[in-house]
Amino acid sequence: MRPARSGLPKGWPQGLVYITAPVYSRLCAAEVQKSLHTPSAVTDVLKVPSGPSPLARITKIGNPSHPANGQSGLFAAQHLPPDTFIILYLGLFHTREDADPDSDYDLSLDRELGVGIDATRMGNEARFINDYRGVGPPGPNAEFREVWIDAGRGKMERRMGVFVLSAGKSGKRAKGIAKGDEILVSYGKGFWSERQKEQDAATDADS
Ligand SMILES: C[S@@+](CC[C@H](N)C(=O)[O-])C[C@H]1O[C@@H](n2cnc3c(N)ncnc32)[C@H](O)[C@@H]1O
Repeated sequence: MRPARSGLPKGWPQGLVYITAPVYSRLCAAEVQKSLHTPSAVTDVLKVPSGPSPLARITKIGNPSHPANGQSGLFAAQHLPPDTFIILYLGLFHTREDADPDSDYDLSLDRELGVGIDATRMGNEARFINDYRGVGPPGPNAEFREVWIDAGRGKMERRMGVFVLSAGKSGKRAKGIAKGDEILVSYGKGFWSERQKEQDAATDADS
């Protein structure tokens, strides 16, 4: 897929900031940033092209049986073999202190440091990746993996990347993700139990 001429990916909503590198919150101090730039033992360093990804496209979901009908999702723009790096998850890098507890786009990068990546107001195509539950396939076809990237001038930076799942020992996922299929991860049970608690609290408040 060719990116839109504006430099934004096709389907990017107006009013949302598209970023190609992390933005650090005021509380995400230099000390925290330093630990995100200092690898202890690095095996692989990814060189990631900046700008809209040719591998995936944002698509509006118009399917009443999809649990995120009316919202958007991220779909494969070409066949993606197992373990393919798809895209980085970008957003506002923040700490525990300035986390937004109501965010639906917050991904943890480092639990010990308390650093998360919130793509509510700014991010890239990865913010549109839905959870597999209720969509149809029996499980996810992609996952988040921590990566180190080559940030240029000899600098390495720690990020979160989205990868196609491995083929598996029995090879049951050897096909990877077919062109046109939705890229689906698991947000984890914690995300959905938190959501359930919020809904229960709202119902209790209404009654
Ligand atoms: C990170 S966003 C995913 C992109 C979102 N669909 C959009 O268009 O902005 C997470 C939100 O998507 C929706 N979502 C994602 N996967 C879902 C699923 N399996 N079932 C129901 N809602 C889902 C929920 O509203 C969730 O809070």
